[in-house]
Amino acid sequence: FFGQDAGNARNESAHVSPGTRCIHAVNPPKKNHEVHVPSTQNDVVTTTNIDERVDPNPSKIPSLMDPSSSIGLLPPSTIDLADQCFPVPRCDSAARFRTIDGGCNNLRFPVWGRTNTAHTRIVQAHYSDGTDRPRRSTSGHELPNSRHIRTTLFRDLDRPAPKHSLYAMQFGQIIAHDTEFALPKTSNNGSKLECCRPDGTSLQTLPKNCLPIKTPNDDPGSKNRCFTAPRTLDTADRGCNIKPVRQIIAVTSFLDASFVYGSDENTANSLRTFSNGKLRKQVGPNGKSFLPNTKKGARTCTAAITRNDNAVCFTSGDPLRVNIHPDQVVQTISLLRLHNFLCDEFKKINPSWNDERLYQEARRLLIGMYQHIIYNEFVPLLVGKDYARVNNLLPSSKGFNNNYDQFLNPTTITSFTAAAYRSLHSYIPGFFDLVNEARKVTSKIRLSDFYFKTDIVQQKDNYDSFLRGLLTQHSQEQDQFFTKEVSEFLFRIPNKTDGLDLVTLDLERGRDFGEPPYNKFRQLCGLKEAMSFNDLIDQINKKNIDALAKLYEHVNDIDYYAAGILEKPKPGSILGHTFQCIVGEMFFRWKFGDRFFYEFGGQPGSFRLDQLNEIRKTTLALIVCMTSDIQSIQRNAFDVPSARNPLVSCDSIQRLNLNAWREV
Ligand code: HEM
Ligand SMILES: [Ca+2]
Repeated sequence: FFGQDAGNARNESAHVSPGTRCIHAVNPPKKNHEVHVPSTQNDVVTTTNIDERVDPNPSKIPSLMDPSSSIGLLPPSTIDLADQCFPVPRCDSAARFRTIDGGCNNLRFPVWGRTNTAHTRIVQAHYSDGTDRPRRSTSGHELPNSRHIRTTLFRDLDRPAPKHSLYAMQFGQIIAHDTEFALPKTSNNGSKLECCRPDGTSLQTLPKNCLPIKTPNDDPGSKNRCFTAPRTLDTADRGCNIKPVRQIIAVTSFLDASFVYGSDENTANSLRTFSNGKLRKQVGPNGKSFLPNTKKGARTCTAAITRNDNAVCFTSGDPLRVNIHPDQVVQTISLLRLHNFLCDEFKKINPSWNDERLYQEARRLLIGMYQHIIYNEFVPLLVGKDYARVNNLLPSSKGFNNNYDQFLNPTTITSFTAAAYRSLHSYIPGFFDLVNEARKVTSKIRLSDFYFKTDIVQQKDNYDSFLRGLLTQHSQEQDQFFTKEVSEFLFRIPNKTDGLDLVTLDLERGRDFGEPPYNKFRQLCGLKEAMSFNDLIDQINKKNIDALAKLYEHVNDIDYYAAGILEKPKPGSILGHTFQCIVGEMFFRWKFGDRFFYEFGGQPGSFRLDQLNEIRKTTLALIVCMTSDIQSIQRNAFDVPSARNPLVSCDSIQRLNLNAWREV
């Protein structure tokens, strides 16, 4: 992603215009969600996909916590600081559909969640100069070398997750691409900033604006191997002088399937047929629909660069990342097919609807179905069902939810994207299975053979075989082990032996984004500040504490990402205390801070109650069945099939009755 052409981010002029909006004027109402949202067992839809371990004492997210227990939560005046950097769009308060760029979702703060603005922060940034220079250790020395931390703490060990299917990893990644894209800084003339030599070795002098990653002398790889990459574009690059800087976000923050539809009008329009609401597609050799082929293959697909043989290279609402690996393409194709299916059905039900109406209604329903899967099936898997329940993250089983909060900022939080959520890189296996209907593995692909080389998806019946692989193969366990396919061979060029190191980049990205050290997140999330390494024992085991104490000079130096991964998981969750806290906070904001959230009533974009009740039938299993030729599936697609989650015929999966969309 880094080093890729950043040309898709529009170059809106962004100047501070003092006095245009008083950022101190509004005080958010206090934690009102607790009062109104049903939170008893009976009120929530029951799911089956969750680790059954009960959490007897689930904690609260910072927004709902007693303020005295959540130390360091930024006040609104600081949180809104970046708003002044970006032009405020004009809004139509009666609009029924989301804008493509996310602007005007919040009518009072129309830039919140909009693409091409800045991330928000939940804790104050920690830069050594207060503006943008990466953190140093408490003593003033440089922090420990990130690649050394990686090779010491985060090795490769094949440990499949006991229950979760590979779909859990894949769904996690599409949410990342829906809500976050950090663009690389460029060189002075706007061209790509080269931080390494083309042959993958280090340059003599590290160019300014590259991550300061030095290759350790005792690195297990070759000595001159280069692990660095450009730093991330920030508000200063947009001519806005707020301190500390905020990093630019190049997609809409909302859970609005922007990776399918695009985050700007040009991309969105380029993906539409403008006929019957449908999205553009190409028909594959087997007569099925696939994402359209891009003419710019050389920019986004390794296959096209290296083979130059007209290999298919897909495009989507997230053109620079969709081809990252075959399963990402498979998941996006599934939603493309769903959109076009919904257009066909709506056309039959409401023949008078024109192209625009069909496109918008299909998009709105698809996003509703996708959001339902996220909150009903995925979030409980991430943070645990008990935690999800006490923090009002589970869907209601009936009626509308009327708790939209216009003062809750839904913009993606830096600590979520530059640390907590990235820890799911641990979920990635080194090989992806292709599986037949009898659930036998027919072949496996090595991940690093297929980065940005995705044409395999439309050959033979590979699309269905990859999908069955997502349903049948296990994710890797969420732990301190990462496959070498990402930590040694990331974006390996075919026929080369080395690649980049994603885990080192994650650690370094946290410093790039100014994430404060782990201890600050302990306090934010209601734990005691650790005064010494030994105090970490409430969350981290002794062996790992010893390893941290060897690496870092002081307990206040530890990178949040590093310690967060080492925390023992909370009951029912795959995450430890502070990652659960930040991830929970983020999904809370994406729910209560999204005016178009599918469960809300009384908004111009709200569904009718009968429609909402249909959406509540959605499962991931249903979408897979609707968009493939797979015959059988387990009801809970985020868990591998088992005696408790057996394969059933796709015909027996409950469907939505789209007659609820018939216009009366
Ligand atoms: C094979 C699967 C995956 C690959 C190859 C991959 C690769 C990458 C790369 C190269 C970056 C940018 C690194 C940087 O320079 O900062 C990134 C960022 C990120 N990844 Fe992943 N990732 C994968 C799966 C996932 C999953 C499963 C999740 C979460 C569930 C995730 C969450 C994120 C987030 C939040 C970011 C930061 C956002 C961004 O700028 O794109 N990724 N990933
Ligand atoms: Ca989005």
